[in-house]
Amino acid sequence: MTSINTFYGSIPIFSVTTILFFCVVFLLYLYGIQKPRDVPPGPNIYFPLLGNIPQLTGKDTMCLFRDWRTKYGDVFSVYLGHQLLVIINGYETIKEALVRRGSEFSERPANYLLDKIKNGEGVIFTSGPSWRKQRKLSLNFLQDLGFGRTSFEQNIKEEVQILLEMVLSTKGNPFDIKKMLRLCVSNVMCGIVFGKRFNHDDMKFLTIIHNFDEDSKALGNASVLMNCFPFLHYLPGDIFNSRMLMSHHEIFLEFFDEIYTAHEATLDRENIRDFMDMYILEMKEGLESGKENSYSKMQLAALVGDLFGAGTETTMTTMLWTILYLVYYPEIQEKCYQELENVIGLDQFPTMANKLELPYIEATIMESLRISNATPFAIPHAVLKDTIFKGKRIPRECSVLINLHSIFHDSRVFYKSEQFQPERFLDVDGKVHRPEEFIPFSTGRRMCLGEKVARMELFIFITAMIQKFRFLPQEGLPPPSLKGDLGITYTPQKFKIRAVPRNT
Ligand code: HEM
Repeated sequence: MTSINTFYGSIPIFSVTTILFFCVVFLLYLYGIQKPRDVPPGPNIYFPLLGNIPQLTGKDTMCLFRDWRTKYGDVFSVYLGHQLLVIINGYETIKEALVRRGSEFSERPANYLLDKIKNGEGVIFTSGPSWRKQRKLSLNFLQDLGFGRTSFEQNIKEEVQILLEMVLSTKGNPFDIKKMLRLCVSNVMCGIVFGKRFNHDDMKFLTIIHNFDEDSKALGNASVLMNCFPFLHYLPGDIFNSRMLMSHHEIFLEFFDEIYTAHEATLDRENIRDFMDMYILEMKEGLESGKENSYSKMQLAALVGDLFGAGTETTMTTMLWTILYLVYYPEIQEKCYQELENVIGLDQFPTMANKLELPYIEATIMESLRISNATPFAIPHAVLKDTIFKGKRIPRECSVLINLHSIFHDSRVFYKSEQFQPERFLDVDGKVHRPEEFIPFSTGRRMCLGEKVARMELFIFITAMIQKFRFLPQEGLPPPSLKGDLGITYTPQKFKIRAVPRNT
């Protein structure tokens, strides 16, 4: 028998392996029985230190969660490292948590990396009174600026016209539309927040856009890993990109600071130009009145970052998916085009006033929001205190994932859910019908605060593109894959398509 030599003599390898094997089994067992029995059920095998991370690594998380939902029910849990993650599935259960018990489920969990970057400021990753104040203020400002009303349309129209010219310049050759969409959608947000747009060759603007793109790819994994193992941040090198994220934040703050200084110097109380003016004014009035308020320049920087982060990636990704599905289903693209041709013709620029007259296009966008589902797990929620939900305890410090994907890909809710069928959102009279379960912007107190502007952008961008171009796969190739990558959003893999002008 093979053996190894030790200080005490020789031990057969066989017994070393056996001892190691039993140690591992014992550790697994120990770790397994340490999971409290009163928390939601979940896979029974836990790896010491890693929890269920090995089972999740390299898998299609959405499929895995679907299987675990079948096995463990609408509320199940997994361990990420030593941290419990509760996943809530299905429309009724999600509604129960976010709406009926919204006051308990509207917190955000602590997150090592994000807390380090955001310093507890802004709206997306904050909780309690500070979040409530910043959210209310943002909603009021956006409302006053005409959020979701026609005054935004001019802003959007300007960007769409630039996009159409860029697409035209590709002359029917294969191209990557993502970069163009990103610049234009980001500029819509710049108009709202800074009252200005940037040229597409402005290096500072390009750097910020590029960094946001990199961050959205890195943030998902980095924030989960750093949260479980904060020491990773201090390892040499930057394998998990945490230092890159922090340095991008510094660059963003410099960019913000320049615009802030210019706004402060030219602020005119009688002529408020944008979100930033509104915030600065509110801050100054608070200071002048001597009343305590939580508005500050750093809060504003965090808010602006949040609006960009939450508003650009999601909207652009949904547009990308919509174009991809139109390429995949040319008959649906043609039906959209026919509707447009019949209702507003080919020369008039589409506006929100046309939305009611174009139900098939609206239904196509809704179907894209449903099937592609750019934010399948919303943004992690948390509970105020240990909470009993569906007979199980959800501990205060754990993260709660809202599995929106479990609603949209359930054929009991959306018939033949894996098929792209805009008709599911039309009633017998051909008018748009919005089922209660259609909640791509989530629901309850934390629901997306940019839904109106997102829907406006989606409608105008998509309609104008369908009006001017026929989108096709590359010559001789099948349409690009409908498989996506899950990061902070669920995005299509890199693809190229052709856009052939309709008037040729
Ligand atoms: C198609 C586009 C969009 C989709 C699918 C989308 C979806 C979502 C979802 C699912 C959430 C999480 C809600 C939750 O935690 O339960 C969210 C939050 C948020 N969204 Fe959007 N969103 C979109 C566009 C926008 C835009 C354009 C803006 C900004 C103008 C925006 C700003 C925000 C903010 C600030 C939050 C955090 C709200 C909070 O924590 O209180 N979103 N969004």
